[in-house]
Amino acid sequence: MDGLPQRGCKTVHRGVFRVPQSFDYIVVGGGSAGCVLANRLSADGRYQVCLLEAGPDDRNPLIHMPLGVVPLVRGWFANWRFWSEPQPQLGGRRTYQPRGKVLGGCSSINATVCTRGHRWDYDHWSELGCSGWSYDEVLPYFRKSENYEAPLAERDRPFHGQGGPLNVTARRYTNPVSSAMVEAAVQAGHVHNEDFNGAAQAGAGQFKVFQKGGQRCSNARAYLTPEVRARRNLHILTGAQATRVLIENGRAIGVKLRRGGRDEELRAQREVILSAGAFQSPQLLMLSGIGPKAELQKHGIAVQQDLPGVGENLQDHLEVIVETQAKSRAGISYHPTSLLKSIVALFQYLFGKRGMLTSNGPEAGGFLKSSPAEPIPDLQWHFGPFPNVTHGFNLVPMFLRYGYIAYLYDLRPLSRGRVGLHSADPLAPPRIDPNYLAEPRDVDKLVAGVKLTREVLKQRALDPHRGEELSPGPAVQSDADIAAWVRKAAETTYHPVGTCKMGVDEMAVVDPQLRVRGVQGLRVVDASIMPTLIGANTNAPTTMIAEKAAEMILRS
Ligand SMILES: Cc1cc2nc3c(=O)[nH]c(=O)nc-3n(C[C@H](O)[C@H](O)[C@H](O)COP(=O)(O)OP(=O)(O)OC[C@H]3O[C@@H](n4cnc5c(N)ncnc54)[C@H](O)[C@@H]3O)c2cc1C
Repeated sequence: MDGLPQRGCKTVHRGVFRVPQSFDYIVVGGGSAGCVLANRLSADGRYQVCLLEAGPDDRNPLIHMPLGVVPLVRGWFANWRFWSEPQPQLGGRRTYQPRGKVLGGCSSINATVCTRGHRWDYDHWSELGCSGWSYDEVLPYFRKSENYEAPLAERDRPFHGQGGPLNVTARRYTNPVSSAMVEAAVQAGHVHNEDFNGAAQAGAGQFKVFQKGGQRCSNARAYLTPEVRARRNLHILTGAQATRVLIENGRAIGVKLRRGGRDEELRAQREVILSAGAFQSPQLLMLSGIGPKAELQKHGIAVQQDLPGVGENLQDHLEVIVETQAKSRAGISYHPTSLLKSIVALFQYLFGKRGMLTSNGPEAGGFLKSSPAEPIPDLQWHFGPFPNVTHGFNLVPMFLRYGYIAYLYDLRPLSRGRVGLHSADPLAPPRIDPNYLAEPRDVDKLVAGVKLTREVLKQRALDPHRGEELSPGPAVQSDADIAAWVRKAAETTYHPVGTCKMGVDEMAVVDPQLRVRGVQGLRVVDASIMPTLIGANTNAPTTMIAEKAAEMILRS
């Protein structure tokens, strides 16, 4: 192997550099989890660690500018741009499934909202048999990952960390429409919440974000600092797509990969760790002969380990967007009347990392109950001070008008989908079938949520901004009509999990130490191991999982 110099790998910093063929640990996927592992496993210098990332280094300036999220989601670059199978309960629509293809993975293209979920979510994992994963047991890892910069109330202090790699802060910029939406939620009877990750989750407020100095703080920025990248025992290969885990006598011994159009093999003396995300970790397991026997045989893949749970148990947050036209010009828009504001914003960002371009998009939001009988919040809002741009695919509304949107999603849907293979070709996309809204109760939650959202949007705090409701629109009022609209309009909130679930039952893919069942020297560490979807955004929980896993790996 000649270790051709690649943009973003250590060769850039070190001149001529040959990639060793053998490491202690090979981490596949330099996303949210993979960046944490690369840092922690290489920290004390004892082990040779290789991080493989299919995408490029995170050099594009749009990645670092928080409002760059709009083009990033649409995915002109740094994005796998997957599509789901047609969804029967969504009128046969295929849904767009963006995933980061760049160092930092989805943390380099996400909306930087930092929420963790409810205590109940982790206690529930523990009740399912995942010992070591109760809230009290995972809290230290949330804290370890975090450098919390925002002011803290005394009661929230025990929940936060200072000095960790991942910067969590209040934004430098908040649009007045986002503030008005929070005020409207309070007028509708929701409590104001300054810290969704503190003592209480319920209520509405401004999100804290993964940002530092007005720029995105992705997991790559946080965990792969220049000092970390310079470690002699850490080898970061970008543009390197793993195509198979090499298995010998029931043990993972390395990885086959495609880099620069060529196939290579790398050996792992201790472990191979898959951190390729909720769609591609199960795909890679199946390509390696680990998965449901029938699925493997269908594609002519030799079975190494029959594990029926691989790819199953796919869960995702499905959102609908209640959109209102704004009569004020306070929101974020590309309308000609906002030209001057946009030019000022560009200068503010370029010369001070301040202003509108440091907005993360969904600036505010909250957690609410679909009915007072619910013991904990079961719905989440994101509030955005701009028109609906449908994953960035339809920017026209941004040029035509001002508007504001309330995204709403069910935190713990009952529907379960699956990830499978289209073919045995490792470069083909995985077959993604989220099976959204298969459970009628999931539709009911969204219908209840739309009604609660409308209650908020009619409050007086929004009087200066409120124009016509554009979607679902004033004609959609009955539960049946709202349900029909939900099926027409719902889209992913980008939180797929569960496809390599941790557990102790026959459908578990990994045990509570995240070791793949029946194969030695192989773990999965990423969002795919969540047995159930947590009630919040998924980046902080994935980071926590990787922090905890790193400790387990180093102790084993
Ligand atoms: C558009 C968008 C917005 C989001 N907004 C938020 C938000 O605001 N807040 C929040 O908390 N969460 C958000 N999320 C979700 C959150 O970012 C993800 O849940 C989290 O990043 C998942 O981390 P991961 O490590 O499991 O996977 P990823 O971060 O996806 O990492 C997987 C990595 O593996 C690489 N890879 C895949 N296959 C291979 C292979 N065969 N060989 C080598 N490399 C491979 C990928 O390129 C990728 O870099 C958002 C996600 C998206 C897509």
